[in-house]
Amino acid sequence: VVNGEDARPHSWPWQISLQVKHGSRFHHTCGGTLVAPRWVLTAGHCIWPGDVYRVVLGEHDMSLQEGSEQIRDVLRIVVHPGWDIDHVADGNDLALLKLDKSPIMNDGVGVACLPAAGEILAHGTACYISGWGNLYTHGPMPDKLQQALLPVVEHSMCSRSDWWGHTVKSTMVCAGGDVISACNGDSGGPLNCLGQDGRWYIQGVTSFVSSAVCNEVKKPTVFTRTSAFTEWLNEVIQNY
Ligand SMILES: CC(C)[C@H](NC(=O)C(F)(F)F)C(=O)N[C@@H](C)C(=O)Nc1ccc(C(F)(F)F)cc1
Repeated sequence: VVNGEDARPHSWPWQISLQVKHGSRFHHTCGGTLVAPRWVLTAGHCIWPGDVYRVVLGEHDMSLQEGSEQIRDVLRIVVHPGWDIDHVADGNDLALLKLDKSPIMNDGVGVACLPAAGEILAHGTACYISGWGNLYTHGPMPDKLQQALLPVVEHSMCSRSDWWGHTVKSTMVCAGGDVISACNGDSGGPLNCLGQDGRWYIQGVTSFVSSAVCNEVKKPTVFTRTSAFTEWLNEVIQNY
């Protein structure tokens, strides 16, 4: 996250670190969200065939063993059938990971809510992005989980020719557009938006930013709009 701040520890208890095995060590590669006791939602572009992953829950400071961390293996990976790394602009940038067993739910680990099918957020709705992605383009990863307030940018503005134009689809949601943005390593993480009922809803899964600089003005962070995939999400979580 570029121009964010340290999150209060465990204030986003559904935020996970997706870690990939290189040699004998695992390292953070993407964010993700616990959306059911045994299911993590992340981005399709985080998954590379043949790689071995694990999920760390209850994480805050990556440089410390804080005692709240819970590690789970990934039993199964279901990438959205419409995802194609060579066609990022087509969207469908989603993957569901089934954990070997449910984590212990406590103050540091919990599930987030998914929105109702078709829910569209009004322009300017205040949401938060969270993640351990780079602090700036080609910059370092933070130790502590970062967060930032990112206002939703309605599709009509986000698809203006000097904004994202036709690259952004209606199955995506834009947020930001000024100097605050996601950056590499935030991929797959949540766009956290407070609902009328006082619960946090995951309205987006971090998908892409400008290929020039992470926080390019008029290139808001683009998220996969979860309310456009309700049927697929429910089908996988209930049947796989
Ligand atoms: C998509 C991921 C590789 C990567 N995502 C992120 O960094 C994320 F955190 F925002 F999710 C990204 O946006 N990287 C930049 C460097 C990039 O490649 N952006 C990009 C933007 C638009 C398109 C297009 F136009 F094809 F959709 C393709 C790539």
